[in-house]
Amino acid sequence: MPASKAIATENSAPIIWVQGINKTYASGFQALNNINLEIKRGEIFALLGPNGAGKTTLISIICGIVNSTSGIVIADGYDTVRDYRTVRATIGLVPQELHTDSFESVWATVKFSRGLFGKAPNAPYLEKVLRDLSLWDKRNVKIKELSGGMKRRVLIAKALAHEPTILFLDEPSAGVDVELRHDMWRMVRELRAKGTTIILTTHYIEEAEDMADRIGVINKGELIVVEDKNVLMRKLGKKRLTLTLRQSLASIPAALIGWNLTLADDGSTLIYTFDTQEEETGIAELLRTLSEHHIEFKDLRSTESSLEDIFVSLVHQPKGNAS
Ligand SMILES: Nc1ncnc2c1ncn2[C@@H]1O[C@H](COP(=O)(O)OP(=O)(O)OP(=O)(O)O)[C@@H](O)[C@H]1O
Repeated sequence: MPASKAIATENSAPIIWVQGINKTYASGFQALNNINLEIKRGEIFALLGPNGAGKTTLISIICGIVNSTSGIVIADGYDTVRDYRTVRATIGLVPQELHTDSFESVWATVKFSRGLFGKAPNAPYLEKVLRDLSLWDKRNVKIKELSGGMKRRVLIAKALAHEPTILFLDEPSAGVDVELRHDMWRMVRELRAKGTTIILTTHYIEEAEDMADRIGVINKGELIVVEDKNVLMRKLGKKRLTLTLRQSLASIPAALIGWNLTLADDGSTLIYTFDTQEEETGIAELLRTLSEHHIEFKDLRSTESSLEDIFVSLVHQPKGNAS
């Protein structure tokens, strides 16, 4: 049966549309609960979540390699179940696990991956992919003779061989060295510049902070936040003002009760936490109050919460308080 376009694919439409996805494994374990998500064309989307949250399950369902229990996924206009082959040809997937142990050479493997999706041969393109991944010198080496890091490079080359418009990277940084990480992120940026949509899962939150346009946080099978990265950091970020006191305090003085203050380092450090969204930080008033009560400080510095702080607070708070 020819693939049928399910929805219009003009540029403004989401490239991936996930509607009401549930997944209960044969064991009876419910890994995903009513996931709704839209991925914009050309963005870098980072899916964050603790171990076992359901990230790989969701990616596998979007790619059509695991069946959902209910719900629908449309990728680039096609239903991932009904039009599996068409969808698969538009997707490149770099899986988490290494299953690559073949007797084939790097070149033959990558060429085969391209042919698998019905793409005409394009040796210059494949050469560029191998060169970008520092694999060109290894093109005639058998996969099974490569190191773990080199095999991972081959997995990336295989995923890119058929020039996918959507690229999934499942934990791309797990166990790879700094050099590969740099090569990989350079390639990801280049691909995005050419219009490829990139979805990645990662435990390296600084990477998501650095690379992603939008962030989704999944916890215990539920998508608890989907937000533009900068908005997320502005909305949920907190700032801290840390004052190193001249004289330690035994407890927070009565005059300062009601301020969001904590004492640290045996009473020698006073920390004031405030919301980045508030119009007034309250710092001027706090400093005035300290001065009135003769509490002197010898140093003062302010810090902003990182995406990692925000992530930890999101996955550790009760349901329904995510925004
Ligand atoms: N084939 C399966 N049968 C039963 N349960 C499974 C199966 N695959 C995954 N699970 C369970 O579903 C949950 C989600 O797993 P998944 O691999 O999607 O999580 P993840 O967020 O990718 O985790 P990690 O960060 O550790 O890779 C886990 O509790 C896992 O044990």
